[in-house]
Amino acid sequence: MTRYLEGQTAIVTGGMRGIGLGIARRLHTAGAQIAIWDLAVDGWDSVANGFEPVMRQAVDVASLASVEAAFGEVVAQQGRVDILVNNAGINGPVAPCWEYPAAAWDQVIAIDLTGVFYCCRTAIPHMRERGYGRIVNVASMAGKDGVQYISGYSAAKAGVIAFTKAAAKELAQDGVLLNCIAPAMVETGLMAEMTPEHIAASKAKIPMGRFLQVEEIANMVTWIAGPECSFTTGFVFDLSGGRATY
Ligand SMILES: NC(=O)C1=CN([C@@H]2O[C@H](COP(=O)(O)OP(=O)(O)OC[C@H]3O[C@@H](n4cnc5c(N)ncnc54)[C@H](O)[C@@H]3O)[C@@H](O)[C@H]2O)C=CC1
Ligand SMILES: CC(C)c1ccc(C(=O)O)c(O)c1O
Repeated sequence: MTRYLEGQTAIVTGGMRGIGLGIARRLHTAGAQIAIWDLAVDGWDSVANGFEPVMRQAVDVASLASVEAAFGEVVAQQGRVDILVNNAGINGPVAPCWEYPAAAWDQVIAIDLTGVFYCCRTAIPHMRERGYGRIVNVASMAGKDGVQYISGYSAAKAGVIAFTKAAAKELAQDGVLLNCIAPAMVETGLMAEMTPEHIAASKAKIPMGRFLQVEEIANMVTWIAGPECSFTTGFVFDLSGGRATY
């Protein structure tokens, strides 16, 4: 898979840290030019992060205007967008649904679900025009199973899965493939927001008995985001250590 994505341009949302950074680094190793989108993009350390993106843009994926402006800048500079990885996301509160703050619910849906829609809505016309595109949406096992006390997050990720399936059917004859991934829990900044009990319960559900590594996600995404993924669209790729059985 070396230089598998040579000459391509990829946008990775939420790419400043965690899973997004790992995906961006791996896509770059495969030859892609990377545009990092995140809320704040200062303090990039190309030595620590292992590469230099061609663009770093302050973008709020929950704002359609912000997404459209940033996408226009990428097309203006790079002339093309081949890959969009919708990774930006937040957990929201850990609380029973009857105590879940309504404003937090709205924020989780706005970033984790509507943000994916905004980025896809913006990128798809460009990809259709070129007759090529690969979109990878980062969902979660929580979107398949429903995880207690993170109902807003679970609902948003289930929405990402359903949106991906619907949009993939609409685009199936246009050369634009949309898939999503459903990782189980990974050791990143998001996990640090969970309670120790929640983390232990999540690990106990994984037959392999360990947490997923960012590199394992990045390797899978790199294949899905490239031309060798040619007859799979609207699919949910699990990264669950044996937990997912459907
Ligand atoms: N960490 C985990 O165990 C799992 C994470 N995921 C998903 O993977 C994705 C990445 O998660 P992590 O790397 O763990 O999180 P993280 O918190 O380490 O990184 C998320 C990144 O998204 C950015 N972001 C947040 N809101 C944004 C917005 N409105 N616009 C643009 N950027 C924004 C943050 O600034 C941050 O750089 C998320 O969608 C998350 O739901 C899925 C399954 C498991
Ligand atoms: C870190 C996020 C909120 C999270 C937490 C727990 C699970 C799980 O138990 O499956 C997830 O899939 C997550 O994405």
